[in-house]
Amino acid sequence: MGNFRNDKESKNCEKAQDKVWEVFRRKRIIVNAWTLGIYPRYWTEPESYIPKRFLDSFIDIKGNNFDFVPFSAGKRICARFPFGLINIEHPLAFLLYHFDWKLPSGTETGNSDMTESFGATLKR
Ligand code: HEM
Repeated sequence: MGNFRNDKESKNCEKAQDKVWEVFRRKRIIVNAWTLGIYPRYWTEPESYIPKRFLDSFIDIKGNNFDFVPFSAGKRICARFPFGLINIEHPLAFLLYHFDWKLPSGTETGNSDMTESFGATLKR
């Protein structure tokens, strides 16, 4: 294993490698994608829902721009992000095409309760 002069040198190298891996194992880095997505330095009106902001933008979701990383980036980017996207776009397009949508009576755009809370699914 490797170009070592003797067994002792080889063993020492293995020990050093083990130590390096031990350090790696103990470190965990979590990228806060949510904060990046609402960082005022990068986004105008970061808390507003403005889909048009992406129309003339070079920013995409393929992990090339670290200001927007819903599928992460780099080597461990979501393995099936095109499938994930299609599964949102396709049903949404069907719902919009097949139904006429209107707000419940007494409701106006802008007065929906958008208070944040935690959970996989949320009720209005
Ligand atoms: C809108 C839907 C989806 C979103 C937002 C999403 C997001 C993500 C994110 C952020 C990661 C990185 C996690 C991390 O760094 O710890 C990830 C990883 C991964 N995703 Fe997705 N994902 C979606 C759909 C899917 C679907 C449909 C599949 C499979 C059919 C999938 C398979 C995976 C796999 C295998 C990984 C691990 C990749 C790796 O570590 O090499 N994802 N996803």
